Amino acid sequence: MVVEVSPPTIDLSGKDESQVQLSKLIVEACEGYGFFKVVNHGVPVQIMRAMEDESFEFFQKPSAEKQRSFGYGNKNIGVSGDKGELEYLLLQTNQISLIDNQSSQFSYRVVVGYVEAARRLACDLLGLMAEGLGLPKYSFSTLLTDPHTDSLFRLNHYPPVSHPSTIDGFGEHSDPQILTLLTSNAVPGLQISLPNALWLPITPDPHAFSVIVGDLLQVMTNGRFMSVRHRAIANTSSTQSRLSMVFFGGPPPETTIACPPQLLKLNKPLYKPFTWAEYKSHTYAHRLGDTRLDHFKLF
Ligand SMILES: O=C(O)CCC(=O)C(=O)O
Ligand SMILES: [Fe+2]
Repeated sequence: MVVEVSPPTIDLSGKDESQVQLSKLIVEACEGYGFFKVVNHGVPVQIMRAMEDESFEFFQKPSAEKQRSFGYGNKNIGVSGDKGELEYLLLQTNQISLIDNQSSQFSYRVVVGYVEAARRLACDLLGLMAEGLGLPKYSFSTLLTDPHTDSLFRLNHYPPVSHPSTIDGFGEHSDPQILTLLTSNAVPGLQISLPNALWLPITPDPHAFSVIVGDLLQVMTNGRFMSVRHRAIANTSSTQSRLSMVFFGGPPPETTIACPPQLLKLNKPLYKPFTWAEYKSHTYAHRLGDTRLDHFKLF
């Protein structure tokens, strides 16, 4: 069932004056929903629109040309047989692979500009979260500023589909990394799962970012933050294509993922420690919709 309520929206324009209040609201949103929207986030609108233009240009290319691009996929999501009504391009964000990928497809300047702006915003938000939890500001964000950060940038393109379908754009899942920043054009599609098992459609706003708590952040907060399950319904609503641009902030592969001891004063750890590399292998071996964290639960 789908419901009509508004997800939390965080206005970052007062970031410098009202940090304590913002941190509190963000922590509440991550505990209650694993999700919030962020407005007045400081990512320049020109950077967002330029990336959107480049993405549409890419997806308009002939199929054979797209197929030759490393990271391109059509209808097959991942390697475990999941399918969706979309095509996508998945890029590693370290600079070398960006150069390799972009030399013929994208303006290097536009992609790097976007990814770096998204990474900065993710770090600002992780700083506010850490402070809201009573941790040192950089507790989480150093994992994304590390030169070996394993972050990804994904462009999802949902062409309009004519046959009736309600859910199969991108099936239900949680994101495995730490934090996801997603923005889309004005065509709707994204829905998040609420704790009472209802689906909440997220009104698209090309100026805002949707912030999604990933599995690793759930572990690093010992389950206090919730990695929210979400999906994109197939694009049946219009003759216009839907585009989402998604930055996934992940740590260096050998990072051990565990909750900081300061957050464990009253509670036992819920998960056994694992490395991001281990978790990724586990993820790839499972279906999109599987609840992968259960495997690492201690109780
Ligand atoms: O396109 C969307 O709105 C959702 C995409 C998504 O969840 C993902 O790429 O992980
Ligand atoms: Fe996702």
